Amino acid sequence: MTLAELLPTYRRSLPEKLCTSVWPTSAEAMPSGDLVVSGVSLTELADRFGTPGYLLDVPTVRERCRAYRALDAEIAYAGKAFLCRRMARLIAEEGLSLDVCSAGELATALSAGFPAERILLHGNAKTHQELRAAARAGVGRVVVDSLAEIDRIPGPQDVLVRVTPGIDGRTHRAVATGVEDQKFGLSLAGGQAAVAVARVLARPELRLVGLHCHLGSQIAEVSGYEEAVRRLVAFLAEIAVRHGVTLPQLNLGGGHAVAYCPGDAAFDLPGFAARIPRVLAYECRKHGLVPPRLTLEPGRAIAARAGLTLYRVVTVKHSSTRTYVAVDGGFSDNPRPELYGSRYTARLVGRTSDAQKRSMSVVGRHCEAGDVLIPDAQLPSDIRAGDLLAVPCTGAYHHSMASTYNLVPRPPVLALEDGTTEVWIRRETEADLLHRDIA
Ligand SMILES: Cc1ncc(COP(=O)(O)O)c(C=O)c1O
Ligand SMILES: N[C@@H](CCCC[NH3+])C(=O)O
Repeated sequence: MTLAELLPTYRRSLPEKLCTSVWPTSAEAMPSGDLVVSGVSLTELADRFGTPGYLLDVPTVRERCRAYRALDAEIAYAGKAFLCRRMARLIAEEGLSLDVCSAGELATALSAGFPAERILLHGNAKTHQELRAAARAGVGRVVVDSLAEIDRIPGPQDVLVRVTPGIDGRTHRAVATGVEDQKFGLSLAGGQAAVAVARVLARPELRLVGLHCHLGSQIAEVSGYEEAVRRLVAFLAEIAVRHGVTLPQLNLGGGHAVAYCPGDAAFDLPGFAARIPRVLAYECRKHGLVPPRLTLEPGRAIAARAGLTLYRVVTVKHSSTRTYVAVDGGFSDNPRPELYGSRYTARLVGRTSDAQKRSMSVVGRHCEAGDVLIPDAQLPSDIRAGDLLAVPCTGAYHHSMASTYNLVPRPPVLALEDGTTEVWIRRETEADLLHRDIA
């Protein structure tokens, strides 16, 4: 055999790196068809822990934290993307601050020993209990989201005012929060933001430290953030003139998009890092202000690509028009396709197949015809019950949005690092489900 003839066989005997825009950085496809993440075989992991399971590649989380920490800004991880005590500790270790939006997220962070002064409390409907819990804990900042809330925040407290800048981040309507006519923030154009600033300043126990805005989630373009800087710096200048105070912080929220499928547009972080400080410096110079310290609140961009979901195929059904590959999870572990029409890919794990790839629908196990995880997955035509499927990019807004619909218990979160697996959240059991149900 010539070298040229041997080369394809040789290549097939080597591990293949997977597309790092959607898979964890360390993910490798082995010649056997197994998938290895952080040195852990997913076939073995499925045998040991069962399916479905959420897997989290810890080195990818660290890598994403460090990419953000390299920016000249405070980085506050948005816990709503995925939070548990181990995640909170990892975020603390990586030197990030934390955005929490409920008493539950706050309690989780505090019980992990997350420093309270590095926590920001968000929420458009913070309850008295939540505000009191934040005050008791000594939370660093509360982000004011309504006029009524201002009188209810126990002092002393540092606060930011959340401004609705009237900017369309061009994302799904359900997660667009920079535009007018949605429930978050206080409108800049409508004057409510200015009223909020005056009210906060009128309460001496509150210290106004800055402005906040969050354009929405899964935003791919940097231009909306540039416009937000322009509008918010102009507002900072107005506040300086009207009230004689210079606010030291400008929080631009999160929302940075990730790719769910190869080829999807993701947020241009290097572009953001190059352009935003320049715009900020220019606008501040124009208005005669000292540039405030930036805070960013990425959630998805830290956790999404580190995660993947491992399912087992339960049945394969051929209709006259489609093949339905039904797995042992679905809507309850991933409602995003149904909520936002989100697209995913899937990969066969644990065996190789020379069968031709065909388009088929990967569906869940729930009693909803809309429980379709992937309407058009490209999978080998010999796919069968018992096969394992891995769906990448499920580290953010999957476990945190999981439900027990149909009383299907929630999957565990298994963290992978250096060839070892740690259970960060154990599998929910039927006993757990019955525990809350008073007979
Ligand atoms: C106030 C605030 N900050 C940060 C985030 C995090 O968003 P993402 O996960 O898209 O970065 C959200 C959620 O959209 C949010 O509401
Ligand atoms: N749940 C949304 C993101 C919401 C962001 C929260 N403010 C998603 O899965 O894309």
